[in-house]
Amino acid sequence: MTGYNSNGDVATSNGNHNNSNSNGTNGNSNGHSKPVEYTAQELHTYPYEVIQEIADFIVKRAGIRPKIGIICGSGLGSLADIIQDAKVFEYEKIPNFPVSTVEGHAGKLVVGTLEGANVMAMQGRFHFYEGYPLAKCSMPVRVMKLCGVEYLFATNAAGGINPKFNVGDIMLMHDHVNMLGFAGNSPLQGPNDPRFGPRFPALVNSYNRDLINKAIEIGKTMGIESNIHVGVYSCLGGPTYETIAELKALRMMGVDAVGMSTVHEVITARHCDMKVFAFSLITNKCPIEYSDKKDEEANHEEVMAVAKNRQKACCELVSRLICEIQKGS
Ligand SMILES: O=P(O)(O)O[C@@H]1C[C@H](O)[C@@H](CO)O1
Ligand code: HPA
Repeated sequence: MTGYNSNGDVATSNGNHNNSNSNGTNGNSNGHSKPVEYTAQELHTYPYEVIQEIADFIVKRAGIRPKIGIICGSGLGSLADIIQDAKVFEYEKIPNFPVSTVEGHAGKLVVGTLEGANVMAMQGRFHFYEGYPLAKCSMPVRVMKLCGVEYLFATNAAGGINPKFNVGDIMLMHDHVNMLGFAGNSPLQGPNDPRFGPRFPALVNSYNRDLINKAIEIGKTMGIESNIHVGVYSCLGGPTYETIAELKALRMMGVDAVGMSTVHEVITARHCDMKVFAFSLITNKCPIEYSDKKDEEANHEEVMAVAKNRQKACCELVSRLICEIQKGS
């Protein structure tokens, strides 16, 4: 019999997670081999039932089903502070949830209302460089889906590679280059559960055009149209910031902003048919020429300081876009 233990692992009834024989083939006495059973952890994946349990835990305690899910980027946790009637769940108190380890990511899930919409926001996301497999990094997106979320708003802090971008600008993502995917890594690796989505999801048109256009219009009414761009984001594994040669290569590939997150969340959201809106707050300009200037080196303190300075504009953009979604529903 197969079940799940409290860590979300698939466990066999004798508690033995690895039932392969000494050859590692799991062969039986008549020479036929059965597939080896792996734990969910070994597969870097969470079974549907475990995700459902987490979603039920949240919905039951929050008393509402959120329609919009927000992921707060580095230093952008205040996006969750504007939620009304908030119920706050610390990640460590949510069964089977990972914990945040990065400064600027508080590790709280906030459920409540914003502009009349039921929302849930992650104040703290999970990054590949924290040691979590991508499926674990983006597992909360599936939790959002099973809570009832239809729209994912993903935000991040990023370095501007496009020379026209300035610190404090907002880049609305209209596409991405999945560098971790180029290296053979995906949050969808492992067996596919069709209850979430298809084995081979298409990713063209991943970023909802209508929401991008609405955000551009909102930017105009906020008087920040010259600080709003539409562009391509790329996620590298981190935690190192990029070398000049890497930045040059990314620019040649058409990348406008670089970070260490979001792409795997978007892939997971599109796999389960969520509408996606995502933006990067440009927290630093990436140098693409060699220089000795120390002030051109990215650092996390600067990233968070810029995010803090621009949180008001980011909050307004998000609230007003949610307001637009509400008008249409
Ligand atoms: O979570 P995000 O992508 O906003 O965080 C960025 C990428 C790294 O985690 C960190 C580097 O300063 O900020
Ligand atoms: N590179 C990668 N990730 C980042 C950067 C950067 O320059 N700025 C903020 N997050």
